[in-house]
Amino acid sequence: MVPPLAVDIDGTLTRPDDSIDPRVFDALRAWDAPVVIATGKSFPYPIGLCDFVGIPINVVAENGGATYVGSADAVVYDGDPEGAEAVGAAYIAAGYDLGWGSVDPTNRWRETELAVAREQPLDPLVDIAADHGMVVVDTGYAYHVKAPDVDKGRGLETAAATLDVDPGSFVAVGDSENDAELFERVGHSVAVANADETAMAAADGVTEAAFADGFLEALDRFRASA
Ligand SMILES: O=C(O)COP(=O)(O)O
Ligand SMILES: [Mg+2]
Repeated sequence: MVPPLAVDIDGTLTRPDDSIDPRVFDALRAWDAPVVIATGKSFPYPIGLCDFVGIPINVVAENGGATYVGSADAVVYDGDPEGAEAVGAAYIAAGYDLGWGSVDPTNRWRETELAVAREQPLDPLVDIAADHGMVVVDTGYAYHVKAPDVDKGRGLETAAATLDVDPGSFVAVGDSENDAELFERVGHSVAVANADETAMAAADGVTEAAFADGFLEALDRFRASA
């Protein structure tokens, strides 16, 4: 029996050009245990992924701020939407921009935190976030302004409780500092070779291969030790 799997999206299921590696679709679909997609992205992305892959919708979105296990038909919120909104407003009032254009598909459906493009100045964002009791996490794909105690590890606990599975029985694969708490919460964690220092330090192991190649390598390892 393979273990339940928690997996990040960006940097883990993707190729270096940010596209999803199509081989992961069948690999996720074939995984013979619960799969939880744990991501910094807002709901439409992981829910769309589960839907199109054809697996049950088990999603930790917004770095743990919003969790949805489809079979339970309930969303659990664990973020600070007012704090995120206040930080965004103050950042813009100080003359900065979130960096996503006027439609802003990155934050449009985001409910509990705020994402800022990495081309935007980080220092004022960190200062403004601290003024509001919030922290900034750099995923390598965006700066996320979130409540300090909300993370993918807590999100996984929520999802696992709903699935009636011990979070410690999960294995996890990820690539960046927003995966560190997830790595600490599961039984065995693997960082892909392109992972940042924080993720590498928190992980139990690191793959030889990078990006989606690393994810597929991690699945082979989990299968071999199952
Ligand atoms: O949205 C991001 O910034 C990163 O997303 P991820 O957690 O799936 O890597
Ligand atoms: Mg990632």
